[in-house]
Amino acid sequence: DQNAKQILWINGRLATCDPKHTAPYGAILGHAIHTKGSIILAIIPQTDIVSIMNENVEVRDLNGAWVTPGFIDSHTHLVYGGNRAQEWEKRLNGVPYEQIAAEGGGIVSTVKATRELSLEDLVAQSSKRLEALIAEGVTTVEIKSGYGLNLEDELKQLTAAKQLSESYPVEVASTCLSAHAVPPEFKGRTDEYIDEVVNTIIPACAKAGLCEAVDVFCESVGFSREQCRRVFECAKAHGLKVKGHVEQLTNQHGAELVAEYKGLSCDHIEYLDEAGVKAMAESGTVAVLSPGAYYFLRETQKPPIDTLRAHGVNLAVATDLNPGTSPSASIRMAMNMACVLFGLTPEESVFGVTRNAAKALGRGETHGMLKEGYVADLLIWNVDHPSQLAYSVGTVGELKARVYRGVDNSAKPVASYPGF
Ligand SMILES: O=C(O)CC[C@@H]1NC(=O)NC1=O
Ligand SMILES: [Fe+3]
Repeated sequence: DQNAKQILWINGRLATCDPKHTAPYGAILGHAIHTKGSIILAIIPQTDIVSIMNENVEVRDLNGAWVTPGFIDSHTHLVYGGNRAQEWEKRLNGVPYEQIAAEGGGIVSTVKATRELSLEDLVAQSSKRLEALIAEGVTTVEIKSGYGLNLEDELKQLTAAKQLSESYPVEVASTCLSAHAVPPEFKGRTDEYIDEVVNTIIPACAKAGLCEAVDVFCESVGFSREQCRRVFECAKAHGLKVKGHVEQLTNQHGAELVAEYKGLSCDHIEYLDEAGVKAMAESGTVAVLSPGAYYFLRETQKPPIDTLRAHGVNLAVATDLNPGTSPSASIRMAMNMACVLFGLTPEESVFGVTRNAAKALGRGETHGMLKEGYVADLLIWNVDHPSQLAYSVGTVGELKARVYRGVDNSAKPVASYPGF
């Protein structure tokens, strides 16, 4: 659009997250960001800005503030009904899992709550969680189905995700996770439920254009590799990308299956072995870490971070926002936990919610870096150094402005940073 608004964002310290810049965080100083409409047109030396100044270019003085790409949460289940606080309370009072499950707890109880909600109420309840992510700087978020577990309610969940993307300044990457759990009506008939998933649910969600990827829960308490393979074959037949919750509680070698299908990402991966890491490295599959679930479940087995680093697998960090294992709508908390619990460096944690999260969503060429031709999603920070983005949690006012597709739509008035 020739008439799109042009803005020159000057005097910022740019944590570009672009590997072409070798400094930590891809940091470059003395450069300005030139945006036109929703795209970064160029990153130019401040000494050259006179050459592009004209009445069509608005100047925004960042007064030395750090700038990062918009944050990307590459794994959430944020569309759901109800909550699971009371079963969590029972667990902490020593009630065994089996008894909670027998009483209808677990994923099935969220399925029931989600099925009972109208689309409007599902959107209303979920919007609060999305607003929390937006307030911390999330500009692109992945949202899964997986609490409907029948055609009508899986479509309802994905429609809710679409409506949220139309109601907020955020991009939503929708994923069909019908292979999340066996619904009550198929109890004891898992293969028949997978028939329903591959013959009815995924085709309908794909046809409706309501999902771009398919996810599975490949686990001893979830679906077997062969059942997941059927789901991936169906995804492939419908032109959808694949990913998987794999090696979260045991090693089912789900990572190798995801890699075989050139999957976008393997998620959780606490029990991933070197064979799985090698397969991911060869297929370019991203490791999506969910420290929130590890923390909330009080797990002890950590993902093989050193092996993943040694084989050059990209590490993403996500909230895994869901009512059962990670009810935390904070990307900054996930960044902090990735460092404290899994040993990532603050720089790896920032890359984990920018360029690597973009790759996990198949958006590595357009999102997740301050780079020419990329989306103009910018976060303007009131911090002294980018390491603070993983270091502190909950500090009010650190996010001075959130720019989505070139427009400053900060959820709150910009903090009183002198001159900004
Ligand atoms: O408990 C829930 O509601 C979802 C749990 C969540 N789903 C999955 O496949 N792994 C998880 O941690
Ligand atoms: Fe998950």
